Amino acid sequence: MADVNVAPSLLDDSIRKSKILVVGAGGIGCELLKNLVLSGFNDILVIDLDTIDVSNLNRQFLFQKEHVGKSKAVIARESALGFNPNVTIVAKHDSVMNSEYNVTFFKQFTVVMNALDNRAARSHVNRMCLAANVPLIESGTAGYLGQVTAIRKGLSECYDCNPKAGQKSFPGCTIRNTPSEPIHCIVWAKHLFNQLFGEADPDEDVSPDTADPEAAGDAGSVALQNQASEAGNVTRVSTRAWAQQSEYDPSKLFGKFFCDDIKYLLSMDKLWTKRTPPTPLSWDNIPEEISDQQGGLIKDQKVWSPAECVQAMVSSIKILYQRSKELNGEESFLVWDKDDEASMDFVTACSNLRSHVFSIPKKSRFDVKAMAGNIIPAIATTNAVIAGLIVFEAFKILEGKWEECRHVYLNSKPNALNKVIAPSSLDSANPKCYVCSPHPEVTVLLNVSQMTVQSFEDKVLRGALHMISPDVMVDDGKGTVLISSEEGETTENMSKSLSDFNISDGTRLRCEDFHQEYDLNITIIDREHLEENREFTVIADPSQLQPKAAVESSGPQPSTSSSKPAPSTRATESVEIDEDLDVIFQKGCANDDHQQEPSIRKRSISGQADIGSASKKLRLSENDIIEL
Ligand SMILES: Nc1ncnc2c1ncn2[C@@H]1O[C@H](COP(=O)(O)OP(=O)(O)OP(=O)(O)O)[C@@H](O)[C@H]1O
Ligand SMILES: [Zn+2]
Repeated sequence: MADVNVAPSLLDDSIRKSKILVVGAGGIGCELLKNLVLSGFNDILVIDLDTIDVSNLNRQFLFQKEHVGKSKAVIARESALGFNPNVTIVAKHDSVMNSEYNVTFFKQFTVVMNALDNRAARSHVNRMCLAANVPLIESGTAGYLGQVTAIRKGLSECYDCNPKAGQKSFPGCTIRNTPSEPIHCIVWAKHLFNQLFGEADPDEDVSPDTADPEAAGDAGSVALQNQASEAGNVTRVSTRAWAQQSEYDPSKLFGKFFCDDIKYLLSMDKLWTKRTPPTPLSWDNIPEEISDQQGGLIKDQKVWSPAECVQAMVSSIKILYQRSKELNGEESFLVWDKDDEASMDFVTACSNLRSHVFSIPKKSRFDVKAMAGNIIPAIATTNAVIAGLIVFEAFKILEGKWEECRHVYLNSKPNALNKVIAPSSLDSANPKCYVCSPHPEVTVLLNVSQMTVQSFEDKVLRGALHMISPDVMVDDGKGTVLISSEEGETTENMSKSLSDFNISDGTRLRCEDFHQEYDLNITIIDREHLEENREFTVIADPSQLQPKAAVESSGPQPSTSSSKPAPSTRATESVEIDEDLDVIFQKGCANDDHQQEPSIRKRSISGQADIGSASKKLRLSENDIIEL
């Protein structure tokens, strides 16, 4: 194919001389690589850890059917060379987080372009680019929404300047006692799958919760006197063992989950003073109501009647029970998979039966799959627009026109200026950013006698703070080493709790990540209980810290008011970040679903009215992502 050069001629030279790192050769990465090659860039390194899956072929057009199973980076390189064989593209089938890609490696590039799908890798590349002082263009898409932004040390905010919201999660008692939306029932059905066939997690109990603060007082005594209480108590011990006793007899399972447990819930009468009480179902009298408007719909689009749900429940239990009996020693449980027919049938059937019991609208199998699998479709055109915008930002950087760089949003509907592509001037760095400020600090709330050193490393340092190989010293004047990145040096510390190292309320820890060239001071705040039963909370800006009493008084109860994430970076043991959805989008657009949210307008450098970002950004996950 002919070499097509769309860049302004003055740029030609700097484009030719530039060396570009493309991180990720997926949806955005493939489009980007093609754009770069066709724009005259001729020295590119592309890195991706993954191999090509058949599901990538509909939009990652550098890949064909015969490439399935092969390295994305290698094939992306080969296909992109087809556009222009005269360019140099180096392909690495590897994770960008591996230690060989150190700061020296990053320093060789003129611009780094992220085309990633997860926060850990984004956050890591952000740190590497800050340490190497190389400009980074960050991007993301989710369905029709997308964003591109330029990041440069000292000149803009970094990827971590604005803490990201975790996924939406639901209080346990809503799931177990008082569901009010289809998603509550879907989450419950997934938990039920795990209790019966998967890796049982006590936090995913599906039985009525007598500790529900709303029912406090009489819940235990009244409910326990109830005829249904026996089943409730027995099965609380081990739902799976109980199910095995009856060889997963569907009528027994049905009787417990859709009749006995519901009667038990009804006995917690305080729960129903302001809510519609649930109606237990009877195995011998299952409603057959069929909606009359489902004529032309295919199976997955139809909303099943309760009787159809029972049929699907019976047949899926049979298959899943058989499978679980065939498990060998190593795999002792089944793993729920949205693409597995029996698993999906089970969750569709059980969630809809529960919805029926609680008078909640039922959902089609298709909808349940999307909600249970956290699926937002990847859209080829969104990726293409975003990849084009990345190259435009690169042109500005190469021309040295940093002040013209923008945070660009792709919206699903036109904004007040009738545009779907909306640029916003770059914000300056957050002076309290726990990554790019001169003296990064965070406060971590946790229970020092319960948190082990291992959990602290895995969940707090690596999980929430995205460190790669942390070294941690207790600031106790003795230089106690809590965690060493040298293998084996602190192994014996791992099973101990933080309090075993005299870490208490107010203790400071000095953390260092040699690989990321990142130093961080952590102040520990000892809290017996954290809101929403979190195992820990990371607060990036200590001025946001609530007084001890305020947090503790909220105890293990669900929080209603303080679930807003900013400005703290909150993480819980159970946060399962949907990696594809790391997108910030603009609020306050005309015709936008979020129009009711206040938007503050400001003038950008170019004189165009646009919407300020930091306080007006809404993580997509706040609204649309569900924690399962
Ligand atoms: N640490 C990492 N190092 C290198 N590449 C990474 C890393 N983390 C993620 N990636 C790559 O980033 C790409 C992101 O692309 P995309 O969002 O299209 O995901 P996908 O896996 O191709 O598609 P989908 O998730 O929708 O099936 C993926 O190819 C993924 O392998
Ligand atoms: Zn920052």
